[in-house]
Amino acid sequence: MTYPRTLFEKIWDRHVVVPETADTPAILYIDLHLIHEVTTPQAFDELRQRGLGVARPQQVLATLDHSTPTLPANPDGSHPYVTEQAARQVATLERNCHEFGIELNGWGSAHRGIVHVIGPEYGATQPGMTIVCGDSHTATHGAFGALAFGIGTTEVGHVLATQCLLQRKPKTLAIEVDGELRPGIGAKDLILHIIGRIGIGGGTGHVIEYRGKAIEALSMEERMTVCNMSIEAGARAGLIAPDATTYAWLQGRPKAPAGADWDRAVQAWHELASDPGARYDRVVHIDAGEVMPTITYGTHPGMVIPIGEAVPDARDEQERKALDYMRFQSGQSLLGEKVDVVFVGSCTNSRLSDLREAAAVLRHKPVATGVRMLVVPGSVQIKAEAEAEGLDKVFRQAGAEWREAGCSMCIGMNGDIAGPGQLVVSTSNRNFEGRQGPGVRTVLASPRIAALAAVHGCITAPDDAMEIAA
Ligand SMILES: CC(C)[C@H](C(=O)O)[C@@H](O)C(=O)O
Ligand code: SF4
Repeated sequence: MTYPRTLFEKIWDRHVVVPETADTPAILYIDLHLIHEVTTPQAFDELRQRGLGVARPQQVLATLDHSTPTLPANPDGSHPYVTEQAARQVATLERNCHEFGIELNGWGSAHRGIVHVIGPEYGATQPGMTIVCGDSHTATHGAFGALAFGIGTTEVGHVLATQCLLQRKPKTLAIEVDGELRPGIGAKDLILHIIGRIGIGGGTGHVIEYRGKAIEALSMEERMTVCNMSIEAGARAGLIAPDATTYAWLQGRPKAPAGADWDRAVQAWHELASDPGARYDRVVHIDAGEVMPTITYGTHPGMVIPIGEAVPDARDEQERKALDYMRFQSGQSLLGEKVDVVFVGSCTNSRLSDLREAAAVLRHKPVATGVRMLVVPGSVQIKAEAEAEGLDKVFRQAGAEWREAGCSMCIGMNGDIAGPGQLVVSTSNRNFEGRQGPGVRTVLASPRIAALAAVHGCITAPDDAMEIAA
């Protein structure tokens, strides 16, 4: 039977080993399993206890990112872990990868970095694949037209042992972004705007396919920023159909197919795009022209406003609490709000283009007195590329800290945190209470808005945004 299918259905159909029934989820074959130090120790212990091996070690790729300090190594070569637990997690993954024959991009590797940054960069992430990782931002890989799910530690064990995952078939949600983004408006503004529109539960139970002219016009880095935050809208995954932009970005990367294999692969990838007439369970239209520079004002990524607009009224008790925590009031503007810390990094915005965007602002002005700015490349490779074009100097000369690759201040588990009550403008994806340290108040924004906050010492709108609003 042939009928028009969506990108999601095509990947799903190709990977179903046993279809789902009313009582049992489907068994889905997994092409690539990415692992990091936080969500794997128990999974490997379980394997050992049950005398199981890793089914396809060559389809597992490991990195160190969450617990790794971003300060340079000590003179004796050891790393300045912030807690014993962090050191233990890293040592455990090193041991487990060694024991089970898994490639670890650990300390000293040119391919180490945030798991969702290195998969694509290494060419391991490819269109049409099923990809899992014990990490909620796995949807990032959907930017390549891969079906990428975040999974729990128990499932990490299942996939290690069987290379398969039990999964209920999700529904599909098409987000059609029509028209063109205004000049100066980026992928981060777009995804924050989308989450603001559909809400943090708007994608629940669905795989989102981002479509439309404005999506096709995005670079791969920007597509990753968009797909990365799919989970913040509650979605199981986010997808964008692969196209010429995707192929150009992937070609020549270490793990990408080469020679005749490359040509065959591209031909197959070309078939993946949703067929004309394919049906989605839901469709949402977004007008790209309406997207303004967007920031969060609350404690979840759905509480967003265009940067120049006033904080809206709290709609419920939870939002009232969020405003209290953030020390913001309905009706106030966030422009001019004093900023203590600025963080540029995370799997949302730590790629070379993000660093360039921030550096472009800092080239003209130093970081304001009293503001601490941390710039953390997503991978060792990005760090090297940024240094090759002198971005590290721009940041350092402006007074920012230039760090080693890792998750850093996106999540307060590696030593990079802010102080209680401090206001952080962060390019990461989560602004939950205490996420960046106890009592820390987080405003999510694009690299450009973050850098502007750093140089002005307060939340500042770009000139062009004010012109648009006028
Ligand atoms: C530590 C990990 C389990 C967690 C996740 O799943 O997302 C982290 O990456 C995060 O961003 O909160
Ligand atoms: S950068 Fe942040 S969101 Fe991304 S994987 Fe690391 S902790 Fe999670």
